[in-house]
Amino acid sequence: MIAVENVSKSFGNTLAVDRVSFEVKAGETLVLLGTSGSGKTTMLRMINRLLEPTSGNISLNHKSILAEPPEILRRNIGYVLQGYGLFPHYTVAENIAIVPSLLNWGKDKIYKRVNELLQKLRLPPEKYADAYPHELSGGQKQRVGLARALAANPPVLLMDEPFGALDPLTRESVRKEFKELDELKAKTIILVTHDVQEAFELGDKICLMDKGAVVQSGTPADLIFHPVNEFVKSFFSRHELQLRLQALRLKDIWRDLLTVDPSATSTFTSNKNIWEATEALTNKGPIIAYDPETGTTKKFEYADLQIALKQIKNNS
Ligand SMILES: Nc1ncnc2c1ncn2[C@@H]1O[C@H](COP(=O)(O)OP(=O)(O)OP(=O)(O)O)[C@@H](O)[C@H]1O
Repeated sequence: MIAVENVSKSFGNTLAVDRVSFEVKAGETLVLLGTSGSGKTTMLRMINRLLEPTSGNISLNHKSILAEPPEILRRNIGYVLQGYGLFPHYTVAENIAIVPSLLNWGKDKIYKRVNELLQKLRLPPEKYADAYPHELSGGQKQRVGLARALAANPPVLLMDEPFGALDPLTRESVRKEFKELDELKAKTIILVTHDVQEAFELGDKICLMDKGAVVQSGTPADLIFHPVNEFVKSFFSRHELQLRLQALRLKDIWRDLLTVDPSATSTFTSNKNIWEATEALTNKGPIIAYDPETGTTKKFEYADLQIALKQIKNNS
């Protein structure tokens, strides 16, 4: 668990971070969202002590991050830098092996781990292990950056605009892969982005920042359905309908869906949001979904979109 309490950071006369507080529970993803210059990167860099706060406290699992030297702290915190940050003269395998080497892992263990990660990230080792960063596409470099951060299996991951350097199409597909990646499912993640869509797709919680301070934090649904002020409202207004469909899950309209034979195979769970369900519906036809809590299986089709829209109207 990460707790940030009343943290501020000044650079000379610039107050970059202004009394920020938030908590991220183990296994959760928190997104720091905001316009350029709102203090997101500065906040993130204080968590692994690349910067020291001017005031306030940060703790990891109830222990102040000042309790041990930064090098020890960083063993538990993977960091994915803005714009990949790969070493150009290191091969892909060498880039991924940096932290395990620092930790004095044996050669065999490093080799095994690097290969395992390359495979998981769809970069066949025989083709990519010995390649250099300049030989890779943006999406591939992004995956190597992620593999490097994951190499020593840290429980916490900090990600600074991890998809920022990718074109919109690659960005969307890499983001989808990212969401499905097993290695990330149990991690506690803080992700910085200025992309509203990304925040809604990836965040369990979102902290919306402006001028160094948190304007509102909560679940995507809290922010979209209960904005605390005009700033929050206008920040999301351009994407309103899509965000609202993303903030609503199949289980929120579960009662109104048609029950089907539980023997029907389903790859969808009731946790999927309505936007994803509608996307799948468009590509593959009616969706069969399963709710682990009640053990029921239901069907989602176009007509049910009306139920979702009605629910959204009721929530507003
Ligand atoms: N090392 C530094 N020295 C002086 N000012 C800094 C420094 N780092 C950041 N700042 C200032 O602090 C403020 C917050 O910057 P920060 O990079 O944290 O914002 P951000 O929300 O991450 O923006 P972006 O999305 O553009 O990266 C800005 O006004 C920036 O100019």
